[in-house]
Amino acid sequence: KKNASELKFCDMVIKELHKKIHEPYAFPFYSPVDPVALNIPEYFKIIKKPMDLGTIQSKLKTNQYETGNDFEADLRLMFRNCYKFNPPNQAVHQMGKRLEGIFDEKWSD
Ligand SMILES: Cc1ccc(Nc2c(-c3ccc(O)cc3)nc3c(C)cccn23)cc1
Repeated sequence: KKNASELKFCDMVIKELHKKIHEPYAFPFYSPVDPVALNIPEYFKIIKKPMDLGTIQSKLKTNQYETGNDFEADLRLMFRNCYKFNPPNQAVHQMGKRLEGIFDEKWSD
């Protein structure tokens, strides 16, 4: 049985991460990484399970999460992918850290 209130909290959190105020550091995560557009042909060699905010939001809308933990696992996967592919000195790595900080804050509410 899906815990409705748990999943409503997930919806609130994913909506927060999409807010305009976070755009300067959230935009790389809005949609699936496009290795052609970003000229990173090796991406899918390094990242076996791509994940992004748009995919998470649609999985939430189409009832693909059983629990809040499944939802959190996809967000953590998204951030892990970012840190694996983009070294610490890269802007996108730091953007991930910044956005994960926002997530941690909201998730622990
Ligand atoms: C040559 C090069 C180096 C790094 C990047 N990273 C990057 C990523 C990215 C996000 C998550 C992720 O797991 C992997 C990559 N998204 C972007 C965007 C939107 C603009 C510019 C760079 N971006 C792109 C090209």
